[in-house]
Amino acid sequence: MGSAIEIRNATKDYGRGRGVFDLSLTVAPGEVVGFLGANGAGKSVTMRMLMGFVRPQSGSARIFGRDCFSQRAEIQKSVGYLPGELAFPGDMTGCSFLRFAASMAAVESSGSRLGCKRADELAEFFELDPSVPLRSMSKGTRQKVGIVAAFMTEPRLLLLDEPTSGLDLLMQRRFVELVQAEKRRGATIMLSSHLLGEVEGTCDRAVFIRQGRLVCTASAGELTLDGVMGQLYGPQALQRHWGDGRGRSAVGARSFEGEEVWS
Ligand SMILES: Nc1ncnc2c1ncn2[C@@H]1O[C@H](COP(=O)(O)OP(=O)(O)OP(=O)(O)O)[C@@H](O)[C@H]1O
Repeated sequence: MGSAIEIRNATKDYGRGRGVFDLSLTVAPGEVVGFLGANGAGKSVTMRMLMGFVRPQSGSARIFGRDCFSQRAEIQKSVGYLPGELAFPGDMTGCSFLRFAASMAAVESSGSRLGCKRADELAEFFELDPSVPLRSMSKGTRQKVGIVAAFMTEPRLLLLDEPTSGLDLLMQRRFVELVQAEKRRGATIMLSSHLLGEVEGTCDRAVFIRQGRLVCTASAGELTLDGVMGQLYGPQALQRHWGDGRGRSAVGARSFEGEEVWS
């Protein structure tokens, strides 16, 4: 069987070293891959490229053999996407948004409250009350709406950009359980994250991106905090951060008792 995701030598250069450069990545069907990088490293640009929102200036991105840009209508309809920044339309409630999303995806809606049975189940699983206007929801509640929308069609592939952003600890745990269940179903998942526990709990492997370039891939079971820090920031940046000895950084902190602390 072919690859679920195949990015070949893709570049999107926004100038001044920003963007993604000569990026190549293959994800097999059924794999769950964590995408790790420091702020601004290029995770969202890569995901937006895969969704066909960003056109690579050179190279290509394919999902199940389809070109992500020229066949973006099919890609956007079939892939479960959770963007890093959720922007919901107008004055909709969570219910009306989810029903709208379900109708766009043309899923079976009979007997469901939120457009399909799976959306109803997911809302219950995340203890989501979607009946209120989206703009009056808390950040975490809006994030739950985004998660339900991404997963409710049971897609073959999910692209999740910092999926637990704003979720409390219990809901982060539920999210891990959901990804594990989706993996058992056979879904392919790529998720970006700053949370090591989330990656360890859900992913087969982690791929690291630094300043727009892929630097390495590692089995999720092998991740150590020091190893991850090294891949995220590179040896020079770590040296600048830690200074001469481990234990102090440029920005210290004081405990409530006034002692200088760093951990
Ligand atoms: N439309 C754009 N125009 C100009 N620069 C952009 C654009 N989109 C992204 N960038 C730049 O590309 C770089 C990568 O951004 P990206 O959003 O992919 O980072 P990220 O790895 O998702 O970071 P974070 O963890 O902070 O969300 C950043 O320097 C960003 O400012």
